[in-house]
Amino acid sequence: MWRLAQSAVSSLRRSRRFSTAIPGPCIVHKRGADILHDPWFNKDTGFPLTERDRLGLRGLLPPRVFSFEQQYARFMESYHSLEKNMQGQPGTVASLTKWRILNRLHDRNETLYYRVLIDNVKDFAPIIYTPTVGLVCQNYSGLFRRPRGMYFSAKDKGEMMSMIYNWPASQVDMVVVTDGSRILGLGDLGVQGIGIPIGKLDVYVAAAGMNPQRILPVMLDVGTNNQNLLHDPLYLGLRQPRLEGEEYLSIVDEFMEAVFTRWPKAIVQFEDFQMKWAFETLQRYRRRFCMFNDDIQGTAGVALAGLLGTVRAQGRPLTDFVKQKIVIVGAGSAGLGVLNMAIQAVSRMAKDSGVAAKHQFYLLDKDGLITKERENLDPAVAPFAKSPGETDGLREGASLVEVVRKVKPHVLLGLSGVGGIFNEEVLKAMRESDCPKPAVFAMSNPTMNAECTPADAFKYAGENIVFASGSPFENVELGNGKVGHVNQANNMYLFPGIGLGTLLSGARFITDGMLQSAAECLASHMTEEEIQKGILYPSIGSIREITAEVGAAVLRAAVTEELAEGHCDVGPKDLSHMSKEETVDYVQRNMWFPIYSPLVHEK
Ligand SMILES: NC(=O)C1=CN([C@@H]2O[C@H](COP(=O)(O)OP(=O)(O)OC[C@H]3O[C@@H](n4cnc5c(N)ncnc54)[C@H](O)[C@@H]3O)[C@@H](O)[C@H]2O)C=CC1
Ligand SMILES: CC(=O)C(=O)O
Ligand SMILES: [Mg+2]
Repeated sequence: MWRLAQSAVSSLRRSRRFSTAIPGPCIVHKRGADILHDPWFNKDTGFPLTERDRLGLRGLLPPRVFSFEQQYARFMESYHSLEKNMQGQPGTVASLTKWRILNRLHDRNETLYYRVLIDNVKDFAPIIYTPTVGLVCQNYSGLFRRPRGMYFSAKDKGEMMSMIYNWPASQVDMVVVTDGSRILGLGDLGVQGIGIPIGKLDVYVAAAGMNPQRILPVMLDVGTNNQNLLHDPLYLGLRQPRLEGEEYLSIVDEFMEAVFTRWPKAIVQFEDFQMKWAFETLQRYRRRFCMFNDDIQGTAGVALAGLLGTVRAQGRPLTDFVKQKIVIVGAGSAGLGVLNMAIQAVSRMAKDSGVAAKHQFYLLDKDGLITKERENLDPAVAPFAKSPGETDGLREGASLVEVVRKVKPHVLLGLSGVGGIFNEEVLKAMRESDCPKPAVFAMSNPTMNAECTPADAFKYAGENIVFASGSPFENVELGNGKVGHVNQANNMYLFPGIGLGTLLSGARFITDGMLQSAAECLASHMTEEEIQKGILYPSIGSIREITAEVGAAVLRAAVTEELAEGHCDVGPKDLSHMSKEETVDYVQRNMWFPIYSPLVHEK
């Protein structure tokens, strides 16, 4: 049960000696019940007698003192017994119950919460992240008990600069912000989308060792166009249609100014904005502030790593990526982000301008194949639309199955948000692929929105395919001891390292070069043996290790681009003198790890 005891001790030694993320012995100014009600300081039954005496806690707790290990074991035992009792219940009921028990611990004792999360990240990620976080957002107004993060609404215009000082922490490193307009594949969930920044930042703490005292989930509530929510008496957000145009942008501008005025070194991650605002805000801010859009840029890197892994899995040299025919279904923020980065990679490999590189990609949206003949072509999509001579005879708006039959792609990649559109007919058409080992990436979230299940993919497209989904699925038993491996192609493999590497580099911007390094690091992580088994990404269980490597890659790219200004007492020169291994070591030493800090000075 107490699996990480040894590594925890050495990690504690490391972090005490070197970490800039953990201050020395933490002395609390609160007393008595106020400490018990502060999840950051609370140790529950773990307060030693000296602290009980000196902090006015005597009599406020049962007399027995439990060790951290005993508290951990007690929590896990009650979690597992709850899991057992939930057997036979509908999946959604069981998932929400698990989320509630974890959330209660989060609200009560952050140190214990993050420790169980880190040690059991593979089991708990599906609860605090996709898919359960989607269900939580859908039901957030009903589930709401205590606030977490900050809420800036359209009614706060002109007030944000002072509001930002209401946040109790003096330093914030990482902000994740949403306007709730495109939550996973679930659409506009208004203020209820706050669950996404909370879940993403939990992953930041678990995977990147971001200090939870220095993270900030944010909801920009500019209204909602979701009629069900507007008519829901429990709905917690503004009951008005979404702001548009300049009115909308002025809210986001004011928020960004407020954040960077109070915390000039913060990093802001934009998450789950509808496409038009995702692109607009990225262009507007990326050269002014340290920010990135995870759906556009994080997803692109993870997908590119998977696409390069697919080429290796096919037993071909990486440079053959330039010959892969790839059908992308979904021309939104995620699909266009992937396409853009993949074209850049092809251009680099083929050393061309990118014009020719576009030929091998086919892009579809809800109206089918996108060509230059489309009326009212979205300007964001236009650069990727096929010219008349490039369509292999396919018409504007050709259906997915028509495209797959005609193109015989090496890869079919879905970022449409539409569950099941890789149906039996489409998957069977993939059997005629020009490649004996084609890939199916059903990347939409949450589970119900995946373009297909892995069981269907292996059944209809063939047992030799490479498969990836955005949300977690079990591997598929193919019979005769064979297993169809399911990869989780989710931006969680990259965004924590992008944030951490940027923070430790002290860079004021996040460049394409830094993002490309992150993707290349992930792509090169897997061994040949793993790749041959169709395993494209590391296990979620080792996400802390891969995040340290990605963080180091991002940091080194910032150094190369002369953007690194250093972090705390480590200056740009120190960073530039570090070898690759020393950079990984430096990153690891700066990852926060949950342990109880003494709350009083030892006499
Ligand atoms: N696995 C991962 O790491 C990530 C997954 N996603 C998922 O990708 C999905 C899309 O996200 P965004 O691009 O931000 O959404 P978006 O709303 O910007 O774009 C969706 C696109 O899908 C197209 N579409 C809708 N119905 C379609 C159909 N029947 N056939 C073909 N295309 C169709 C739309 O026309 C649009 O172009 C969501 O489910 C999201 O959860 C997004 C980011 C990361
Ligand atoms: C994973 C993610 O960022 C999304 O589905 O939007
Ligand atoms: Mg997202």
